[in-house]
Amino acid sequence: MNQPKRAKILVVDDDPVVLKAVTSILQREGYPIVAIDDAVEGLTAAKDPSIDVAVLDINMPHLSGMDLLKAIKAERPDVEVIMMTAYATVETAVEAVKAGAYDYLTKPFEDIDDLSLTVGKAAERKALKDRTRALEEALTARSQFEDLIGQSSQMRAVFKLVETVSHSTATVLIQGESGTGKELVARAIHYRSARKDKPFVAVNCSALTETLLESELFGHMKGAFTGATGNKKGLFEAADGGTIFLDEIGDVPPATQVRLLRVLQEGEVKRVGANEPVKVDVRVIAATHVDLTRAKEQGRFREDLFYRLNVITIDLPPLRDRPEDVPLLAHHFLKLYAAKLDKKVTGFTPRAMEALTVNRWTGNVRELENVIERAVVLTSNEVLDVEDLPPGFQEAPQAGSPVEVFSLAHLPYAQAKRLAMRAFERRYLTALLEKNNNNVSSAARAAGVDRSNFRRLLKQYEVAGRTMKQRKADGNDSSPLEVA
Ligand SMILES: Nc1ncnc2c1ncn2[C@@H]1O[C@H](COP(=O)(O)OP(=O)(O)OP(=O)(O)O)[C@@H](O)[C@H]1O
Repeated sequence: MNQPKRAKILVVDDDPVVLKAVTSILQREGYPIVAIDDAVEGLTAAKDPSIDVAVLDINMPHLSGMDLLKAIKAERPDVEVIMMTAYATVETAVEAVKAGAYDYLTKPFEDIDDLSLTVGKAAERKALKDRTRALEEALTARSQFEDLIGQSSQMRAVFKLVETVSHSTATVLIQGESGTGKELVARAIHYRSARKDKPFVAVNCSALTETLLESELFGHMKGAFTGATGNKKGLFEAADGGTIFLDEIGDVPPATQVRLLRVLQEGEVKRVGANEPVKVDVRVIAATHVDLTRAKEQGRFREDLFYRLNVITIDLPPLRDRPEDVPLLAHHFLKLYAAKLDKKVTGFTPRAMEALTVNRWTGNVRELENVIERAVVLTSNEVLDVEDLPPGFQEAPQAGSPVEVFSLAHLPYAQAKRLAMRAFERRYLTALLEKNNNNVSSAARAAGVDRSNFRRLLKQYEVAGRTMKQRKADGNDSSPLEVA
């Protein structure tokens, strides 16, 4: 089974017996360990950027664990620190948590599960922080395209095209399903062009009746039609020197198509009811979610206008064809809405991100944005989980649910296979545990997997296992559950 990168743990304790015990427990769990018996040397070791979690004794000569914690946090704030303390110094440990430690453990350990679980959780938190930082770095790298986010090869090709066409005044036709970001691309072209200080005017051509659309686009003279009580400038005139974005161009009625063609050919508009045209200098960017070539072939869209508009085409792929953009977009919207709503929501659990990535997104990026906004509004978690997503997402491949191969068919083979394997592994682990009465040792034996590796898999797939501590809390210490 695929293992994620293991967190590297630094253990610092001047007591050789404890140092050895902690090291061997964590090594058995599969973590790479750096064991140091001196606090000052421990500080040097913590500077190694590959260290993820530090487990520190609180009482050490030369430099106290508390000072070491502060020094590590100052140098490497991302490292998660766990303090080890004797019962007598619990108060200091509480102080340590206030000073930034992730948690503390009391010695002697009552249950070695506590050590592995606490280290496991700290490692998970560090991994989440690393993932979040990587996404943020990718977002910063993209910032020169304003808010246009994407790292897939398809979107990189779009960015390149945006960059090229923004230096010309050629008419651009943007094609893509609803919610794929057509307007955003149009804005990116305008704001990167020499026209950026002039107006960007967006018109939705499908939202208006023919008369209203014509009057909106070209303006009208007083008395041109019922209700035309004065002279009115149209949007083409309003956009003079800038860019006009004609959304849903495929819905423009035939008579308006003729007028549009004239603007494109002559560079002038005639207000409805006017005799004389007015010169305008407007760049036209049009967008459509319908197949304009088909509309042209079926006679619904004028061929001459089609060729006038279609000088440069930008095709925006549906989100389901570029699932690698989902984490970046999801993180972008998370940051946006967490800030807007003033909520501390910092990331996604791997399961939530997986559910988002396999979704078909028929409403494309707009739907993803809505899902994240809803989750940020409703959640009381700091890290969004599948339960924060709409009900349909909670049925995405996960423990106990059948793998919907169909739902993966839109993904590239390697990614579909990985997700299907993960779903299978979760289901397998859940079923195996159930079959073995929740006894981790016997489930591990039945699977032919070493117990600590098996526990790691349970944790990785978030399959609930109950620890000795939980069993004690339940007053159910003698349950058939596994005893460490
Ligand atoms: N690549 C992207 N990066 C960031 N946000 C995006 C991206 N694509 C779309 N969005 C966001 O998704 C929403 C929908 O985008 P937009 O309105 O540009 O889509 P559209 O294709 O013009 O949709 P429609 O055809 O329905 O008008 C907007 O809030 C936009 O900011």
